[in-house]
Amino acid sequence: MRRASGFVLSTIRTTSFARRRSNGNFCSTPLPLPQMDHQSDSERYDFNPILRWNPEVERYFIHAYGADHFSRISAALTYPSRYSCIRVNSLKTTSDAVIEKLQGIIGETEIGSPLEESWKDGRITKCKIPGLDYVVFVKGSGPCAIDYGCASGAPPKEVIVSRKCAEAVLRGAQVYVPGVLACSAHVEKGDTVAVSVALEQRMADGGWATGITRGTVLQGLQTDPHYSERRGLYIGQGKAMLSRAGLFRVTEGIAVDMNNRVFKLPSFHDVLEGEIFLQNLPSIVAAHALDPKKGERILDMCAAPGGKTTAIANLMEDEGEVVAVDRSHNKVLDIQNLAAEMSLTCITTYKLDALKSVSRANESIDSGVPQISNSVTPTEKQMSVHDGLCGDKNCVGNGNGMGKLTTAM
Ligand SMILES: C[S@@+](CC[C@H](N)C(=O)[O-])C[C@H]1O[C@@H](n2cnc3c(N)ncnc32)[C@H](O)[C@@H]1O
Repeated sequence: MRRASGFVLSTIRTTSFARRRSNGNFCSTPLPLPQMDHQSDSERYDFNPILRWNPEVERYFIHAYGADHFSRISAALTYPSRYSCIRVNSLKTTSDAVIEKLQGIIGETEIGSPLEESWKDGRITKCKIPGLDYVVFVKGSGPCAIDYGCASGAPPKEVIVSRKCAEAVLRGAQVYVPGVLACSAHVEKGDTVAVSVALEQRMADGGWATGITRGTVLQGLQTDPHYSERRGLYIGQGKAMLSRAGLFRVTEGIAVDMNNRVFKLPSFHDVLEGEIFLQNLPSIVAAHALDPKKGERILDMCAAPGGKTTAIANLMEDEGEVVAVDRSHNKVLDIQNLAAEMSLTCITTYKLDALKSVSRANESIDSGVPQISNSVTPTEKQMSVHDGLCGDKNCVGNGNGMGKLTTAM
């Protein structure tokens, strides 16, 4: 599930669109959805989102890529990645050892479970890009057809989750309580539920929101909130771990054990902790491209939760210093926890607004931000002399903002 300024995800299918050509371009205009009947239930309980583009952006891309290529890109963007990328903590272990351990875990896994299917021999491979042999890929599968039991004529019990929750589920996570927005009446612990995602829509005030109040009761009827919008946005089936009342009473824990997902990728929760870190390849490549050396000082200006910070520290073989800065107190704690989990000691953390960390020669650094308890206030010298810089404010994961500095900031 992705949303960027240029497009929104929608369940409205191509058949519901009037495609019109003007000046050699086309744009898509949604038409009213057809009335649902039981015959179209199989289409409704399905994963088949499409993107609605801002017409101007769409025209630009069609011009750049050609209509066919762009339509393939657009379709591909509606699917999650079908592999998980793992960075191996090469100070503790090796890729080969990790692959062997992951394959060993299959032995303890229930036959036929998503974990077992995804971790079969041959599905776990070492990255072949030169220099990146500390990266391991685990291939998943999908989209898989799921029988939501609509043939009986009765609508399945349902749970609606947030987009962020759905994104995690499509990468192998369970549905946790905070991700649940709405649920059918009479859901009991142990019930099988169909899980769908509520996408944010543009609101009257210009902002984005799902428009679903947490705790909303679903009847499985067309009068349900956002019934039409959820068509084609079903991400799988699972077992409710709590009753409906429990789901909205507690604040944490697993809400739905997702045992049948549209995309099958294993969860790495609690798996080989400290030895591996789940990280997208572009983030790994970004740290790699910085080429940090043993003994250097690297400044990571937007560091939490510490994915690139720890990747850099790893490449420095934990010798030198990675100065990890984040403006959020709790997020700085996340960096510290991750560094401890990966047994990295060369990372120094500061709660600091990076925008205030740069000074002119005759000014002192504005470090008037409260420091976290186990972190010291950085001196000007500490903040000013570095060999490399990472500035990852927008979670680009694609290497923007990394630069090797030859002079002091
Ligand atoms: C995309 S995340 C960084 C991800 C991180 N580089 C990683 O690889 O795990 C962006 C972070 O930048 C922090 N941030 C944003 N603006 C900042 C600023 N002016 N100073 C310090 N941190 C900032 C946010 O608190 C957030 O934790």
